[in-house]
Amino acid sequence: MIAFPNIKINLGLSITGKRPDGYHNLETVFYPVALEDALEIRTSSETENKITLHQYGMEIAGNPEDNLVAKAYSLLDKEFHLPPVEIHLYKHIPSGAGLGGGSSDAAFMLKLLNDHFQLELSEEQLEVYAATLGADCAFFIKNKPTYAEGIGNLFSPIELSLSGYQIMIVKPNVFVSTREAFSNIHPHRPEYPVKEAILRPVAEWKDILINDFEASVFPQHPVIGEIKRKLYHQGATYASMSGSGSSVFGLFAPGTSLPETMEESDVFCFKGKL
Ligand SMILES: C[C@](O)(CO)[C@H](O)COP(=O)(O)OP(=O)(O)OC[C@H]1O[C@@H](n2ccc(N)nc2=O)[C@H](O)[C@@H]1O
Ligand SMILES: Nc1ncnc2c1ncn2[C@@H]1O[C@H](COP(=O)(O)OP(=O)(O)OP(=O)(O)O)[C@@H](O)[C@H]1O
Repeated sequence: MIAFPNIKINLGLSITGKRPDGYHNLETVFYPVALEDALEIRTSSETENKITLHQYGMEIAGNPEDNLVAKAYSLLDKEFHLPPVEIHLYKHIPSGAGLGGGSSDAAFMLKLLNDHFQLELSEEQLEVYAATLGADCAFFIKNKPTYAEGIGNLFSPIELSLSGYQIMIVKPNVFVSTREAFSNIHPHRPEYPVKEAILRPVAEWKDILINDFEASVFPQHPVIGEIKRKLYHQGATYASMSGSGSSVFGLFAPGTSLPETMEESDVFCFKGKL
């Protein structure tokens, strides 16, 4: 059984407060975009190891047993005593990009295991498991435009379609640690709440839909801010860093042409349609 875990972008991201447990309350809109990994599972005849993980494509830092797909398997294995599986993971989504690639793999792994082994878990139950694997992991269960608050885990579906818009995502070869990015933030209430800004036309978002991480991440990594500036220069209706970086996306109005590429070498670049 095969699935194609996709990314999310953050449309606006306000960090509104720090909690006693060290995590931060935030407000954001998650929007799914079809930049995808490929993830396949098969029941394995292996008796010694419960998981055999084969990885292809872009490298991921860390040990295979720390891979979030392995953690997702262990989570359900504890409860359902699953048969051994062979996993094939083709990484196309860059890591440390603020695109939620690892979280998406984990959420799709839960969905695949649920289907393959007929565990009969509801979407709501899958979301509860997913939330234990990463702050934004549960989003990928329903995988629809969502307003998120709390630590990024309290969801309300929203009616938002960017259908027809084109997207360009650029990620420089810079790694931003999510934990470190949060530690450099001074939480505050936004002037224009994300929930209201998102209701305005996309052409107005430039001035009202803010990602709070940009103010702390751009000075440390000027190349990221430079990419955002270039996306606007090249005609984006709206451009923003996603999550805690380091990728930046530009939304281009239907019928306009996307820029060829970024001049910098050593950048990851994705172009697609929403
Ligand atoms: C910034 C976002 O990309 C927005 O979509 C996500 O909230 C990040 O989600 P994520 O990568 O799944 O984050 P996790 O792996 O759960 O957390 C990494 C680290 O970020 C910090 N963290 C994360 C989420 C949150 N609401 N407050 C935090 O302070 C914590 O120090 C945590 O140890
Ligand atoms: N399947 C996986 N794919 C990518 N990274 C993984 C995976 N499993 C574990 N990781 C670890 O998670 C770290 C963060 O990866 P991820 O792609 O989720 O980052 P991100 O794009 O910054 O996500 P987010 O928006 O959730 O902060 C990686 O550095 C890697 O060590």
